[in-house]
Amino acid sequence: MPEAPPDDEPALQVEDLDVTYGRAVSALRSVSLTVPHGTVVALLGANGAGKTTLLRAVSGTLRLHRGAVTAGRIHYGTTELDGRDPVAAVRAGVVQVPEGRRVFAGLTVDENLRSGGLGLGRRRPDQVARARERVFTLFPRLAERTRQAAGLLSGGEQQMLAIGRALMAAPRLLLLDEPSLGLAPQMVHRIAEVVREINAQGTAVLLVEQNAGMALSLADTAHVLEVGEVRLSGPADELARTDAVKRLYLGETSGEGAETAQRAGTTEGQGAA
Ligand SMILES: Nc1ncnc2c1ncn2[C@@H]1O[C@H](COP(=O)(O)OP(=O)(O)OP(=O)(O)O)[C@@H](O)[C@H]1O
Repeated sequence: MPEAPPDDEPALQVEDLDVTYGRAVSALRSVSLTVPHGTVVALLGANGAGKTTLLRAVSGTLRLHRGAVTAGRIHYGTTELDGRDPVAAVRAGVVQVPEGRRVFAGLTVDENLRSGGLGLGRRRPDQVARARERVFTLFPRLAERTRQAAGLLSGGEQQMLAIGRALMAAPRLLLLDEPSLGLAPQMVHRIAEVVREINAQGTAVLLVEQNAGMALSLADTAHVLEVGEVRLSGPADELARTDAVKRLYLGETSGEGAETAQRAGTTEGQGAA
């Protein structure tokens, strides 16, 4: 059978996804969203809403956390992802930067970066060199510290290293989990600039954030999750102009919030992008 042609402009499509942890915890219910090629999509919501779970499902790391997809589908272009195979996701061009900037503290910056392409098999030296060049252009501070132990970097620098490590795999879709968490405002601003730059270079971004202001300023579209379900979706600039997002964060989901969302041209309680 001939191989399927490469998909030049793949989109991530999540359809009616259910995820559970063990038998007791239903973390996502009937979640649908799309990340079109080259766009930034923000995923917002309070603690425990299911944001990280969605990223784990897409990056194939659910099983590491004893989670499983129990219904629905995930596609990236022509590749079907099942939530259980991180290597398949990386090979398809989908790479996650986990929450809490989990760098290898005892390894050097350089060693951390080299671990970024693992799973892709042997790559041509020029491909690796190009990826390194991209990382060092985005993060000159890492270029100055290649031999330093990652654990000695500041929190902001560790976040840069975590993103840099993901970029070493040359992703077409980057999954970013709370990159601003615990960082000083100036560093949050720098991280936002970096996300913009990465996207301008052609990489799509699915951005999980508690910092709704930052995320909406970067994103094309946004979705708000509430206890495992998409409650609000729409263009990011329109959501930023209303207080519907804030209402959902505060748990005020009835009446006025829905009206405000409708006035903004957004859809509430519906997962489609
Ligand atoms: N490994 C796990 N085992 C059991 N339950 C889990 C596990 N990971 C997450 N959960 C539960 O799944 C639900 C969604 O959690 P998730 O971490 O995806 O939310 P979140 O929106 O990313 O939250 P936060 O902003 O706090 O990181 C929560 O009820 C959480 O307690």
